Amino acid sequence: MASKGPSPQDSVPEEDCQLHIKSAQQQQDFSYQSGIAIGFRQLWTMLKRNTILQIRYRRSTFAQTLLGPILFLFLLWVLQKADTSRQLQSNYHPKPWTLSGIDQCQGRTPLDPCINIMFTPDTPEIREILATVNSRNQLREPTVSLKFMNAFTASDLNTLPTETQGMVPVPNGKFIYDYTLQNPNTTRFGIEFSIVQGPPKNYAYQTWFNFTNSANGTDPFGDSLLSFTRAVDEAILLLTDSSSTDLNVSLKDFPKVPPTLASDQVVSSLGAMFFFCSMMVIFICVLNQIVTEKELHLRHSMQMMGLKTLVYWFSWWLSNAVLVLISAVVICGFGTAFGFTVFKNSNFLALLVTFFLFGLSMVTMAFWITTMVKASRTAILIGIFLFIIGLLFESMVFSNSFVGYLWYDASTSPVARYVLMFLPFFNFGKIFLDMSLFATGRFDVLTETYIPGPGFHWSDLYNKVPTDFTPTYDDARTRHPDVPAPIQSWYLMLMNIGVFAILTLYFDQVVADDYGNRRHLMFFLDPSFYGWNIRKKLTTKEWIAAQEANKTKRDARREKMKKGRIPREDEDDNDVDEERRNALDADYETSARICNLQKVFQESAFRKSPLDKIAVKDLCLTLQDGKLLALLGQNGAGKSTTMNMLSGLTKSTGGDALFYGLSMNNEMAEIRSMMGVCPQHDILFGDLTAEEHIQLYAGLKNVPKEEIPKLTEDRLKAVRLWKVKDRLSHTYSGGMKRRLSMVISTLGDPKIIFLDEPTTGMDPTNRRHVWSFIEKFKQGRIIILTTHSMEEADILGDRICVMAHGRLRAIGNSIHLKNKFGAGYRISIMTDPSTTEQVKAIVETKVPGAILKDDSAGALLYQFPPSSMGSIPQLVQWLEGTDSAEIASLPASSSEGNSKNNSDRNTPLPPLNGSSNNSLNTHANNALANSTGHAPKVNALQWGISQTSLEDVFLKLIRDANPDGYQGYEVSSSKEKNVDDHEATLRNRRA
Ligand SMILES: Nc1ncnc2c1ncn2[C@@H]1O[C@H](COP(=O)(O)OP(=O)(O)OP(=O)(O)O)[C@@H](O)[C@H]1O
Repeated sequence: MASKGPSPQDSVPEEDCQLHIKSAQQQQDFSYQSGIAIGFRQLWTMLKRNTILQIRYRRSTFAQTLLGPILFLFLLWVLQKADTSRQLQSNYHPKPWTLSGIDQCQGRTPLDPCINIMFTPDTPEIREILATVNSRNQLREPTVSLKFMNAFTASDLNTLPTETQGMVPVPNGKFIYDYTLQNPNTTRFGIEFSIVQGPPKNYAYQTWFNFTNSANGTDPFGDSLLSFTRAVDEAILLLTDSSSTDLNVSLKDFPKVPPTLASDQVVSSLGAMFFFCSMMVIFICVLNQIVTEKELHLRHSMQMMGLKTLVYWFSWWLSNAVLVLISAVVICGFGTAFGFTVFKNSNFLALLVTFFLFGLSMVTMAFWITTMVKASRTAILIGIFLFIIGLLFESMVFSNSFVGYLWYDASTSPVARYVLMFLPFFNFGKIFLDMSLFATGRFDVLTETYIPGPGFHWSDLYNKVPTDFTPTYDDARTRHPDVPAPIQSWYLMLMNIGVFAILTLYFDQVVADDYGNRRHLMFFLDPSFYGWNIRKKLTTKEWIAAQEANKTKRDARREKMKKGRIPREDEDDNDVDEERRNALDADYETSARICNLQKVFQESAFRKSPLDKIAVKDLCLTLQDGKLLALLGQNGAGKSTTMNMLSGLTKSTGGDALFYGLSMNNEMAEIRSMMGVCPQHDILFGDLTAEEHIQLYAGLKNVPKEEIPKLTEDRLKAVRLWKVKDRLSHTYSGGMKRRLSMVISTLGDPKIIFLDEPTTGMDPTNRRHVWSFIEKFKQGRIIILTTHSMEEADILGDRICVMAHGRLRAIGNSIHLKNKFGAGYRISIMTDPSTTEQVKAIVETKVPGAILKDDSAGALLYQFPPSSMGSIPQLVQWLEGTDSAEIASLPASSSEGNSKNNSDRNTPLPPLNGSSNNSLNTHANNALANSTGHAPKVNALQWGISQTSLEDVFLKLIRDANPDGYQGYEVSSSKEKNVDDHEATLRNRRA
């Protein structure tokens, strides 16, 4: 598991390791591997990655699967409770009371039969009391005549009264409670007597009464109650001797537990809205996750390592399907646990499938939206917007008139219905309503009662909702004759999934990405999209001819557009010319060739303009196995654009490259399978560890599973990240991230590697480790490296090319460039400030061509051309005050030191733990003293001599490329600095 705890420092030495790098012969031959097998391997790898990330983002995953559903169910439950109390208050007796007497009983509607008095026990004495109540009441209310009805037995709990004005004997007080509970608004009074024979005779009775009995709610204890108890008291007292009679009256409210059916209307009517909300949590998380991955270029990075588009989407879809399934199970399980009738009374599997399909269709819809959005903030805003729209929609779906309008109304335009069918929440709303009608029942406004439903069974999926179950709406409308069965909503949600999946894949191709890449709108008509390469495979000769023909056309077009006002460009350097000739010579043996590569960034997306930025212009290069090509150039020279084109990140606007016979323009998928890229900016998953990164990218590269542990150890040790392999990458320092990016680019032992400024931000020790790693790795591979470090180019580059303004300015190995463009030698002299002027005069006399480049606080820097080399011994002799024979060897040995080694590279790779080998030997004086065994008489405190450095060559070439000076130098982007800055930095470093 990853930990963020204290960890070894970046610079802690790792144990020595042996790099196990496959030789060129051992390398995997990706081209012969089955695409399907690689696809499955990548899918498995991506699923593992998604699962790790979902576990790491546990708060978000928890919110999507558990918290969201449970929270919304809980809110629904609270609403249900609130509705319950509303139901209680509405359970009133509709007829107002008078003080005069007991009036007629009345059910919920005036016509409903009802019981006026329910009494127990059924004894002659009590019947007599009640008969007296009746006869005396008729004096006050002549129209009310109470009759004794047939007694209810214990089994009559569900028997509704058939007549009005009845007095019904019942078995006991509990019966009164249960009956009034189950049949609210059927009984006016309940009375339970318990008579204790005296003397004094005790008449105790308990009266049940509806305290919320007034239509206007102003009668909490009730005038009616007063009338009734007074009437009963009167009757008792009339029958007995009042002096020996005790009266004991207690009052009780009718039970107020709400009728279950009524309360569940809340779930039926608001449920879809709440379940929509819970699915929207997943929806917004999906939007955010995928767009963030795009925004951070993580997806690009995986695609550059060979990830297939289909695998990418399918892996996310499967991972989210699991979340949706968990969420659906939680909703159904907790819905049942909360006691909602629609859950208890429906087939569990049917409910589960409904929620699952709804969730999946929403996830697929989110995928589609992500293809059109580039910033995660926009994605979240869109998510919230859709959330509100959906919420309004669901609330309307469940307003009866809207549903009636959409589904049950014959006058609804079928077009409206067809359009709405493309919205998952519409289809979900419809089926959930159907289920509610079946499972819960409905409220009948005519009778003002709830009619229970038969339950929703699996077979009901195929049954149309019965006509008398349809929600009531404006009666003036006629019912649509063909309201579809619930199963149709499943089909529609499946259709939604399919349609959104296709739209996702289509939009993903045709909407331009951050690098401006997009396919033609009709790309699916191109057979190559399906992997059928019907284009004739060109021979190298034909391919070169095609590139040349294209260039001619391009130039003609450009000339026409600029109306012949194309400024004359400098002559190419002869090495550059030769490189071009080699690249265009089919017989020239090379592993890869780049021909007339061009990239124009258009000002306008719709038309070409003279202001279009030519980032790379007609680049021609050859690349050899086992040779590293270092690309140098000032900011904005076109290095990264070149790398991006070659790695397939950006489409070229002209030219092509052939890697091992595969065309960059037409066979990028194959090239990618043998390519590794270390981009300029680290593209890492902040919540994955170094080890997990290696496992992910090795999986995408189809490295055999059994090799991955060893590979991980080897590579991480090589760049000294092994000890921090379990730390999340967002806790890494800049240099550590860079090293991890470097290692990732070498996974799968690619034949072609692009390293864009791989050591930026690394400390000198780690930089040397990385250099050593690259040096060991380059055998049998093509490596192109861009850098701003001259030292790096000098050490690693078998060939170095310098670019300026998108053009190649010079190419060759370090020695060749120094000899060709170098300004000779440099000598630095540290003097006593009091003798500086004297030293200057002597130097200028002894070395006639010497140019003073720097003079500060006694530190002199002279440059002199190779032609002045002969005067150096004399100068050194003077500086040292030693005999000339001894001294004469010094510059030569110094320069030899710099130029030892083979013809490809003049500077040896320094030892891993060595310090920087600066060619400017400022300690030569001391060295000489040691070698001669005596302390010489010196005219300078210190001095050193060196050949012109690569920096000087670079600066010269850049200066030549900007003959008007740097003032007019075009700064094309904010990140760019001009050459002056660069030179100043170099000067500071030297100082
Ligand atoms: N997407 C783009 N749209 C327009 N112009 C671009 C775009 N990307 C790069 N450019 C321009 O293309 C030129 C080459 O840019 P590129 O990034 O290749 O330079 P570079 O040599 O890699 O510089 P650096 O050393 O700063 O990374 C620059 O002038 C830059 O402004």
